[in-house]
Amino acid sequence: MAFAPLMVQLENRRAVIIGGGKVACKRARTLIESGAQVTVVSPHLTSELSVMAEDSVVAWKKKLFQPKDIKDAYIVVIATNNELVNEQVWQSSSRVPLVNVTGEAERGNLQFPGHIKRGRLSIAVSTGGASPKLASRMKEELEQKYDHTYEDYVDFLYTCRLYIKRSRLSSEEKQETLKQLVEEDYREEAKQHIMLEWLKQKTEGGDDDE
Ligand SMILES: C[C@@]1(CC(=O)O)c2cc3[nH]c(cc4nc(cc5[nH]c(cc(n2)[C@H]1CCC(=O)O)[C@@](C)(CC(=O)O)[C@@H]5CCC(=O)O)C(CC(=O)O)=C4CCC(=O)O)c(CCC(=O)O)c3CC(=O)O
Ligand SMILES: NC(=O)C1=CN([C@@H]2O[C@H](COP(=O)(O)OP(=O)(O)OC[C@H]3O[C@@H](n4cnc5c(N)ncnc54)[C@H](O)[C@@H]3O)[C@@H](O)[C@H]2O)C=CC1
Repeated sequence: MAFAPLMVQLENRRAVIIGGGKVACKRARTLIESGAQVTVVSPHLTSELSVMAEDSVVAWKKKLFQPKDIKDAYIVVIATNNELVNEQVWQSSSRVPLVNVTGEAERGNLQFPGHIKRGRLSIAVSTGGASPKLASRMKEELEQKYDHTYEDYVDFLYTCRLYIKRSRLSSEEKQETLKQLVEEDYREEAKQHIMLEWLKQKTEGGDDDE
């Protein structure tokens, strides 16, 4: 089965994770970062999930799975270590829009790729089930190449793009400036400052509008 690489809006969507182990914990982190409302159903939690539950970052139902737990869920993550339970959750999930079957990912319609996030920048890696270990190694390589300096740099590019869209530059000049922003090294703060001042001048309502 083929999977599409998509970005999905999950703000305030109800996500229910069945199981409270290592995999559940990784999924919880990703879903929380995306603004979903996460509930974990499991008699036990990893220590990291326990802290999240104590801090009310996730809701914890300390119990074994029952079908009513996934009523109204937008996402279900099936992540217990018991195959029979995982099968029962799957059978109960037919009306849930997005289902991740962590033990047998091809069965569900949602997969979580290996990913890194640098502010607005997201990079995801999937090998389509060939080798999670290769995905993991590639993720580590990408972490080195796209280090934390990209957070500010990508924010800067975002601000520039908003100015450029609103600016009085011709469409050719807009394209040229967008290209220049990625071709030259604008990770230096001083260089960013000069560009932003120039863009402000070129933008209606900017500080130095002529
Ligand atoms: C579909 C997907 C996600 C999903 O949607 O569930 C998935 C699925 C499965 N993984 C399995 C096993 C392992 N996964 C890892 C590790 C990682 N797995 C990750 C991603 C993905 N794994 C997604 C796309 C992957 C792709 O297609 O490339 C990483 C990259 C990112 C992350 O998980 O955040 C993370 C790196 C950790 C990090 O860098 O932090 C290890 C290695 C280890 O832990 O050392 C093993 C054991 C070795 C092995 O089995 O190879 C199994 C069999 C389970 C079983 O046997 O019961 C399935 C199910 C199946 O294959 O059907
Ligand atoms: N997709 C991926 O990247 C990977 C998936 N897996 C798969 O993920 C699943 C979980 O693996 P781990 O997190 O390592 O297991 P784990 O052993 O760390 O955690 C299992 C959790 O399930 C809970 N649980 C057991 N029975 C339950 C029930 N009836 N109702 C609710 N919760 C219940 C346990 O309390 C525990 O918290 C396995 O099926 C494994 O094959 C494993 C490695 C990677």
